[in-house]
Amino acid sequence: MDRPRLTTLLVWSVVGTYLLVALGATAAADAGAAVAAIHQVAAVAVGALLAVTALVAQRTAAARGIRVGTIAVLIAYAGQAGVGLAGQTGVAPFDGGLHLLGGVAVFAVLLVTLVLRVEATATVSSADGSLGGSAGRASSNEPDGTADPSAPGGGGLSFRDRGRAYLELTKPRLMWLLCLLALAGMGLAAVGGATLDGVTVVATLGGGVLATGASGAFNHIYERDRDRKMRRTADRPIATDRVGVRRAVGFAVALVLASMAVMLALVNALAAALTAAAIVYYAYVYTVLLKPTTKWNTVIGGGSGALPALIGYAAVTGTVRLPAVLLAAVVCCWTPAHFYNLAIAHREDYARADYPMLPVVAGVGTARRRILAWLGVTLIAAVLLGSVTGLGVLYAVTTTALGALFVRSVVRQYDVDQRDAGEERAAAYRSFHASNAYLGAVLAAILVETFAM
Ligand code: HEM
Ligand SMILES: CC(C)=CCC/C(C)=C/CC/C(C)=C/COP(=O)(O)OP(=O)(O)O
Repeated sequence: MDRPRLTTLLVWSVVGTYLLVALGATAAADAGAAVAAIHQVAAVAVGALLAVTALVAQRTAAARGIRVGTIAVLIAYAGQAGVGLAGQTGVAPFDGGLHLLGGVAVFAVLLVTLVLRVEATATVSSADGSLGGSAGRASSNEPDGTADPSAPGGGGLSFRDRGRAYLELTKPRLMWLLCLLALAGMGLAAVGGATLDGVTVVATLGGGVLATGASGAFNHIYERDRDRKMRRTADRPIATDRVGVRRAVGFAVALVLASMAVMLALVNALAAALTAAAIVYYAYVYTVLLKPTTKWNTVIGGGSGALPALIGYAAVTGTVRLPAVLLAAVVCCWTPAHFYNLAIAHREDYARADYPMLPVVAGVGTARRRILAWLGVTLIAAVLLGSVTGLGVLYAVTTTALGALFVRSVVRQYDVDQRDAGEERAAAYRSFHASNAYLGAVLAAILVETFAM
């Protein structure tokens, strides 16, 4: 009976501490007395919460690491309060950097303690081991929806179906978030004093969409054989021969040229160069070099998806500075927390196609731990971004609220019956959607704060 209660207390402790750090680093630094007062009231409430959590941890005889963790947090928190109070009462000059560092340390120790806790209480996993090279091989290599041999290259398709097949090649579903990211990059540039004009905004988004489409098409071309082996991807346009390889290459090259023409003619050379780099990064470095060869593919490959932050910023300013780099860093850290959920849900698929995705080679347990770790790093990076760029309360509250939903969804992955593949997959998908909601909401908050306030 006590087990779920301690987990809940730890989740709230993580969230409460993060709220304090986020408010302190972004809003309280330069906002008025009201925010400072909220920070102090919240600090007392979170202090009480941490004390109750430590008490419950001792009394329920939780594992040693959990008991030590909650006590260490309490001691560090007292130090934090000391730094804050000393500054406020004038006993010693307030050291904001130290206070932020202390807050981050408390948050990190709490997160590690939460990981220990959920791992200790998870229902026994039957699927925790790695799947190895080609485990989970399907009984058939020819899943539903395979090619109609009478229509190679999509010869027999209606105009509409052919249009849909080419659209699918561009991976349209992920574009909204990449566009939001480029817009947020532009917003940070605007807040730094640059002026925006409509042509730059529209051309950057247009050039970005064309480039993303090109990258997606190259990815489909290169992966067609492995796509056929995976249930999730077997119905893709090239895998099913609805689009022939040569035509797809022509389409991708045309998109690259169109993208470069738009960026060079209507934006600027740096933004165009970064867009070209993003295409090469995703279509070659990630797809060809990393994805089939190393379990670090997601961590290193994530850089490609972060580049739109730099592209948006460079489009407006003609240069790349710290705010853009920090925004890109948030996305880099977020990517493993985003994708490992799908990799868990589809790990048998990935094993069948011989992709060394983390849950395939290191097991689901390791992947879940990495999700929480990368999520923690993402949240810290988001605080740094807010603090350096002077974002405010809306941003702080958004990263906390959506971050809390994301953390909770991952914790819930440990609660479902691990022997039920369907439930386990549904839980992983909920975290995947929470990851998209988190990044989407944080980027929207940046947009509101930089454009509308
Ligand atoms: C190595 C990096 C990444 C990998 C391996 C990855 C993987 C994936 C995969 C496999 C899907 C398809 C999910 C499905 O089956 O429906 C997906 C969807 C998506 N990804 Fe990622 N992703 C990465 C980075 C990014 C980045 C950087 C962004 C945006 C900034 C992003 C945004 C999205 C969005 C918006 C969707 C669609 C969600 C939906 O359909 O509801 N991804 N990702
Ligand atoms: C501006 C610009 C050119 C950006 C391009 C970068 C880009 C598209 C990043 C997103 C990365 C992504 C969605 C990977 C999908 O993984 P996957 O290919 O492993 O997924 P799959 O299993 O569905 O093929």
